[in-house]
Amino acid sequence: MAAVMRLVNRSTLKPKMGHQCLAFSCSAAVAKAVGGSASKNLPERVKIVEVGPRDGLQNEKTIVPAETKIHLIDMLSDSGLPVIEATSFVSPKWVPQMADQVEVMKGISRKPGVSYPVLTPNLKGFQAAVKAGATEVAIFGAASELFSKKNINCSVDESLQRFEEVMKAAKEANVPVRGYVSCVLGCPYEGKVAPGKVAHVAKRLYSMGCYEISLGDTIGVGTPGGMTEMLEAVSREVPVSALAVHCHDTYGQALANILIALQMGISVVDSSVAGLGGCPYAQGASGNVATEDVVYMMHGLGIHTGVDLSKLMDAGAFICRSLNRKTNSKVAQATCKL
Ligand SMILES: CC(C)(COP(=O)([O-])OP(=O)([O-])OC[C@H]1O[C@@H](n2cnc3c(N)ncnc32)[C@H](O)[C@@H]1OP(=O)([O-])[O-])[C@@H](O)C(=O)NCCC(=O)NCCSC(=O)C[C@@](C)(O)CC(=O)[O-]
Repeated sequence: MAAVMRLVNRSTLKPKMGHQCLAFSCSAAVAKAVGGSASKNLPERVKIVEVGPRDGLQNEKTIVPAETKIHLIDMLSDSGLPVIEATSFVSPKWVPQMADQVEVMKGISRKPGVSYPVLTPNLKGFQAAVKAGATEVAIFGAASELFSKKNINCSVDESLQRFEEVMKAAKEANVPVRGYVSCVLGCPYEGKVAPGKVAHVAKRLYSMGCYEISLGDTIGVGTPGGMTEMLEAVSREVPVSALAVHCHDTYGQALANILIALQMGISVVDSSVAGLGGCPYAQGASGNVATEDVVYMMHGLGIHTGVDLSKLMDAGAFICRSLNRKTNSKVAQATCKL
């Protein structure tokens, strides 16, 4: 009750404190206010995969300096996040914002126990990533033909052949590979995507050796019913313990969809600090679900994440100031009026 009163009375803190200090105080109050009892059907611990430095920034039109990206990644690792997707080794003609990938990989302060995967669409990207010091990579396919063509300039089948080459090289180099499937709940070009197609691509990625398959609602159109149906289909082909969800929040459904995933036994959730993000080749895609909001919900459910919400919110405030934009995180908006 005392914690709730502190939250209710947070406005009394305002006159005394500067922006940074207020961010710390508000989030500390929130962290105490959310405690609740976890349902027996939910995991005790959830791994959050922070995709902000890659998915969050890749669609920014103005080039963000490498030093800003490096500082953001270091702040995120300091908040206790276990996985931070750092950049991508894609063509600079396709995604100019990621052209500084080598500088970013060389500049970050790697924290023991934290992994910093990078996207690699093909062998060329994989080789460049390993040369730059990447120790984990992700390949990214789609359940939709048209999206695959727009995003990586090949059909779904061709992409899977390319990924086989990456997997072979990764196995030789002992580099773990994560696999993405995009458009699992809808495609900007094809509309509804059949759950069976998602299951097919997820199974192929898993069979070729991806240790985890992240299911992307790329344009954030999914609702809990569709999420349930899709996860039922995929979990018939891939063990739930190897699945992750990657929800964009275009229609405000992301947290509800994530809760469904947790109830179905999934314990890996992708998110982006301050809710930044969107794929440049997915028309209408908006931000990923905000990491702050995911952490708030998990902690409220009594689920352990290892993330310090105060420090995470400082990272969100930093990147929003750097980009001169408002946060998309409801938690940050509610507590700090960023
Ligand atoms: C896949 C390609 C490269 C094919 O692009 P392409 O044009 O078909 O490639 P290409 O093999 O014909 O080569 C063309 C040029 O690109 C170069 N090239 C070729 N590969 C690389 C590479 N790895 N790194 C750097 N350069 C590369 C290559 O050397 C050549 O250079 P040139 O001779 O013209 O000077 C291109 O389509 C591409 O880079 N696409 C990336 C698009 C992207 O990054 N999208 C966003 C990530 S996906 C996403 O956000 C969804 C996700 C993961 O978050 C989940 C979800 O939300 O659903």
